[in-house]
Amino acid sequence: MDQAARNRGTAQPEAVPGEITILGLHKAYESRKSRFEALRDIRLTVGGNEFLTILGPSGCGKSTLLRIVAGLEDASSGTVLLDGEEVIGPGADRGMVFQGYTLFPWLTVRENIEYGLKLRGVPILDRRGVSSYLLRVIKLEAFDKAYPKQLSGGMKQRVAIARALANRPKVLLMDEPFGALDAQTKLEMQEMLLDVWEKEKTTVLFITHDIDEAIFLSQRIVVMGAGPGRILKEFQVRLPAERTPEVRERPEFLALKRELAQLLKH
Ligand SMILES: Nc1ncnc2c1ncn2[C@@H]1O[C@H](COP(=O)(O)OP(=O)(O)OP(=O)(O)O)[C@@H](O)[C@H]1O
Repeated sequence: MDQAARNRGTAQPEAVPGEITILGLHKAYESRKSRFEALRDIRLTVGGNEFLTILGPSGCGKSTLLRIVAGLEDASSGTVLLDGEEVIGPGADRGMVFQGYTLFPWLTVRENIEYGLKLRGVPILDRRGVSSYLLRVIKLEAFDKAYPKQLSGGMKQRVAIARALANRPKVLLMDEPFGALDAQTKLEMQEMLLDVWEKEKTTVLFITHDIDEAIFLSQRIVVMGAGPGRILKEFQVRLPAERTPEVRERPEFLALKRELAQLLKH
């Protein structure tokens, strides 16, 4: 943008990168004998740097939707755009974190974080720079030479997040990443993720069936229902931008929790 235009206030605001647009998406699993409609007419835009959570019961198609956005699976019809470009397969612009601990057991923490960079031929000194920075972000500097089996579940997921961030993705796609963790670790991980999101300015598309987790983390929540998987309703989370543990006690938090629980019950 031209500085003079900026000063005059006449310039268009710059688009925030990482915008996902999902247009009329359908997905059916078909075999010779049967057809199962997993997703029906999903339309959704996730803004650049937005933290959006998809909340829904088991089997409503959340993971299917995320895999399609990741480019790991094809839609039956419809389109996914990232910053206006059609998604046609996996790409370094989208980092994935799953529930299962998907680290390479034969690589150290640092090597796991650097894996994608090495694959892309990034020189070792640059890789070291990125992994050192991310080890600090996830507060695991002292574990750089440890192997995954020496880490707790929470630590492994922190490494998985750092590994996804190493490619500087525009978007983080997270499929119940904290689903297997104990309650206390889960809360710590949620705070760490918000910290990372703040620093890295990525778009986050997060999946969970945990209502508290959805409210605590998100700016917006989209509720899906099953049979076929579709969007039921969308909620703006009106809580302070800084999510301290106390926000869980606020009347707005509790009111939204009741409303979401009611919707999911039906
Ligand atoms: N490869 C497949 N072939 C046939 N059906 C599938 C396939 N993958 C998923 N499904 C079906 O599509 C539906 C949606 O599955 P999906 O895993 O996306 O749901 P989900 O909302 O993520 O559930 P959960 O929260 O339990 O992970 C389910 O009924 C599932 O059985």
